[in-house]
Amino acid sequence: MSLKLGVPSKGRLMEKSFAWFEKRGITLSRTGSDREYAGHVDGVDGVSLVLLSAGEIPRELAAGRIHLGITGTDLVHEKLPRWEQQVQEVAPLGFGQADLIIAVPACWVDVDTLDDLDAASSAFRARHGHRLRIATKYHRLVREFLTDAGVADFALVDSQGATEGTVKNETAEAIADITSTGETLRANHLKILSDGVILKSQATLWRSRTAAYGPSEKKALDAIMERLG
Ligand SMILES: Nc1ncnc2c1ncn2[C@@H]1O[C@H](COP(=O)(O)OP(=O)(O)OP(=O)(O)O)[C@@H](O)[C@H]1O
Ligand SMILES: O=P(O)(O)OC[C@H]1O[C@H](OP(=O)(O)OP(=O)(O)O)[C@H](O)[C@@H]1O
Repeated sequence: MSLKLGVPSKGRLMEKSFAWFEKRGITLSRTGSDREYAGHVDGVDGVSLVLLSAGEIPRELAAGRIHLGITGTDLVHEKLPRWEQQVQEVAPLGFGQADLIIAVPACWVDVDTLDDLDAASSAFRARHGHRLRIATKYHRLVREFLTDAGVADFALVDSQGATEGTVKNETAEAIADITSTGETLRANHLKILSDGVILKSQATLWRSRTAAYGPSEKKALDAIMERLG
């Protein structure tokens, strides 16, 4: 049996994850054709590479199907209730930094804080007969954050991509999404609420608390940990 290391198979986290391990003397590589999700690990014995979507890595860690995995804090916190019981944070990796935020149309001059949003959402419901809609793919984190902040009259609508476009398309009045440079928000005439940062995320190496660690997996894990020093 080998220690299974889950790494994003494409997208912004893949290359940086490979480079992060390379710096520590561990070479990850994709094998086979461009489209084949097979990989190889050199520089440490007993480790196999599992290439997966960043969004699926939390579930695979929690199920114990991989021992280690790289994905963003946002995805672990969103997808795993009581994540601390299922995974352990091994190391923040210093890339993939992004903030999960709440944003409203820049032209809403009276709405700059969560309190303002609460007032606006009550007024919105009274006026339109339905709740103010917030588009997001982070349902759990957003609901928890708004409920704790005392914002009540909202409805979450699902958006799995191009979330900032939902306001212009009139399928939502506000959004909760990841931002890094802020360019997408600006381009879509949205502003972040001053107290609207839900979570600061970055790519992180996680260890599964539920996976089985036999002698060979323990040995491989120790060898990796030594490299991380
Ligand atoms: N603009 C950004 N800058 C930096 N990191 C980002 C940015 N947008 C998203 N991320 C982070 O990248 C990680 C993966 O998100 P991303 O959207 O790249 O996955 P994905 O490619 O959609 O995954 P999947 O393969 O599941 O579709 C998340 O943890 C997220 O916080
Ligand atoms: O603040 P910025 O630097 O502009 O980055 C933010 C954008 O990056 C991500 O989108 P992604 O590129 O993953 O596309 P998506 O719409 O498919 O999620 C995120 O969902 C934002 O839309």
